[in-house]
Amino acid sequence: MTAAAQLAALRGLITGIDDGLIILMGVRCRVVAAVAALKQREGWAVRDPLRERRVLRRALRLGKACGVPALQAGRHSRMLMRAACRQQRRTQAACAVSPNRIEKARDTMISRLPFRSLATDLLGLLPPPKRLAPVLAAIPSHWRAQWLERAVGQIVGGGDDEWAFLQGRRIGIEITDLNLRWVIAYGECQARVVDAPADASVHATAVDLLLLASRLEDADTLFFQRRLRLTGDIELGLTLRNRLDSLPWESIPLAIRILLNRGARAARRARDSHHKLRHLRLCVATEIAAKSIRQRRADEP
Ligand SMILES: C=C(O[C@@H]1C=C(C(=O)O)C=C[C@H]1O)C(=O)O
Repeated sequence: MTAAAQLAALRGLITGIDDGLIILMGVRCRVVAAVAALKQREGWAVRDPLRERRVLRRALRLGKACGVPALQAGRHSRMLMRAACRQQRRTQAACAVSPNRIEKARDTMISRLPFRSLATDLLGLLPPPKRLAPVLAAIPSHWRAQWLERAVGQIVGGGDDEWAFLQGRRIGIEITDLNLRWVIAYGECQARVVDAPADASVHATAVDLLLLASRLEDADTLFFQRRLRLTGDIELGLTLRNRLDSLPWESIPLAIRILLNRGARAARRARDSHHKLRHLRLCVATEIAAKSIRQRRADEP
């Protein structure tokens, strides 16, 4: 790998980490909004010096353990707390301006306080798979190919007669939202990732492929909903699908089954929350636009 490619790969990682930090700041803001609503209802003060000292001490301790200089960890923690106090004061000020509307919003917020639903909503704040593409691209392609070859090897096993239809054929897999594609050639009881055109290919998003692999969604449903596409030699693709369908789920190691199942459920919840949040943002934007139009009309002589 050239120095320029190494720099690009490392920068890809930094971008992913920076995204993660901003996402976590957004999550903190949402939790602070819930704290603000609670304090407002109970008439408690915005600032709590004892809690602030504890938060700071914890940040310094964690920073020390992770190699973050005390000055940097302290500054970061104080900056977050200052922002949280400002945010809470803004909420209080807004309540003073329009108590009825804010009261409603506050009650909605408090009614959403049970943290089970908050945890699900927070999944929606995770970046969608396509935003992870640059991070994945930073993983050397031969490692990815090795993992895939090993995974396919586990499924096909010793390559008994039931897999004979794959001999000398090439199957393509494309994860559309991650911009990843491989062609796997099967021969002499071995799967290899090759640089050649595929005889048949499957195309789907990362979440749908995960749902399919964990059997939380079946191939027919995904085909009919056009979430799974088959191109090239359709007969080969369908034979492969039927063969995979008939594999006993119990033949997959328990740890992998659990991992697949948990991962697919979390990914599906994240995607649903994502759609919900996007819809919510759209509603809020529409409401703001409508309000500003009404205001402008009212201001016109
Ligand atoms: C968020 C709160 O309000 C303030 C902000 C804090 C923070 O950002 O961690 C801590 C204490 C309070 O001064 C809280 O009381 O928990």
